[in-house]
Amino acid sequence: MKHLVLAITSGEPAGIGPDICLDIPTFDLDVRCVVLADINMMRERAQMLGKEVEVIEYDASNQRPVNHAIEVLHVPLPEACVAGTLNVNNAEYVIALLDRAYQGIEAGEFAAMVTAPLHKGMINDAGRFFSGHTEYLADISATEQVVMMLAGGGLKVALVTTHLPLKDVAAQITPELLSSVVRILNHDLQTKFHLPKPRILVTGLNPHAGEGGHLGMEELDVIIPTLEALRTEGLDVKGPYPADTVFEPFILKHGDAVLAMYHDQGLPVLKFASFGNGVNITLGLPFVRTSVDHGTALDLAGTGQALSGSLKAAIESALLMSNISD
Ligand SMILES: NC(=O)C1=CN([C@@H]2O[C@H](COP(=O)(O)OP(=O)(O)OC[C@H]3O[C@@H](n4cnc5c(N)ncnc54)[C@H](O)[C@@H]3O)[C@@H](O)[C@H]2O)C=CC1
Ligand SMILES: NCC(=O)COP(=O)(O)O
Repeated sequence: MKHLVLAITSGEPAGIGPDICLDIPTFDLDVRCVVLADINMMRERAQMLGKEVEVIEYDASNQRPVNHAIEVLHVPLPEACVAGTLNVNNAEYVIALLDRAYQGIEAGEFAAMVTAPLHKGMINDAGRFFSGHTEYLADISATEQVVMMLAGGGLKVALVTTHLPLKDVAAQITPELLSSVVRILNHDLQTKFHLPKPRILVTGLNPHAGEGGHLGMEELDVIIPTLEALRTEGLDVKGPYPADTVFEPFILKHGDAVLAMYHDQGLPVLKFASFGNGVNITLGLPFVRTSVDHGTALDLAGTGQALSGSLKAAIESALLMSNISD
């Protein structure tokens, strides 16, 4: 197996991203992980948490993996960070971590990107429109369409729409978007998950999948005809299923992944099944990007109570997918 280097962005410095990154040497993984962060902040956080891990500066010219220490690619913080307290003056730092990781991917320095959580609200409060890693990475890599999929607890749940107000969801669900998302999901389940003929279970948008048009028209007008057209192309798409029953085992057993129409239709079930060990994967990007399934948990930053299982799972998934696409 080729020795790969993964870029791990530590995310919002006031959140638990730095805390969980400090656990990386305990994961015992056969991959070199480079954490993008302010090295002084990482050392302070290690001290605060009483972790005796060595934090050393990443040296790109060193080809040998460094064991039992955290390798940090130093990106300086504009202002000192207080664990648990957001500071808008550090918003550009959070973006700089992503930009540097992406540069490294483009240059072949890193095989994949794994992201610790950032705070979307804080970046917007700093005056920069930002809806999430998923959209930002699509944007900087000039990728027209990506798909958010979370995996964990035996489930794979992908979303047609991602970070937008609920009132805007229905208008976003068009035949073009739905077909494009299904095609990306189908393709990446084949290429990254060894599923030669993926079976995709698609939810409706409305209660009871629209109840024959009495509880909403999106199923009749958009979802049903689009799925029919996709079936004629040979894709195994079933539905639309009422979202409240699609996650029952007797339906789930007929699919490899569920495609939900919006964020809070699919993710609560996934997180109930796997919180703390799930992985968020961006499908459709020209590189591998995985992430934790949780947010910044400001209440836990610097306390030692943040669990790092999801970061471990995200690194393992990135490694697996990088080896497949090698
Ligand atoms: N990948 C990312 O960058 C993500 C970022 N977020 C962002 O995080 C911020 C906070 O979001 P919330 O909805 O409050 O969700 P959250 O996941 O940060 O917190 C929800 C609850 O789970 C707990 N929790 C979260 N992670 C944990 C861990 N690793 N170990 C133990 N307990 C944990 C928290 O203490 C809190 O009680 C928001 O700005 C949101 O947009 C949310 C999800 C993913
Ligand atoms: N619920 C997932 C989430 O909010 C993280 O999204 P992203 O930052 O990975 O796009």
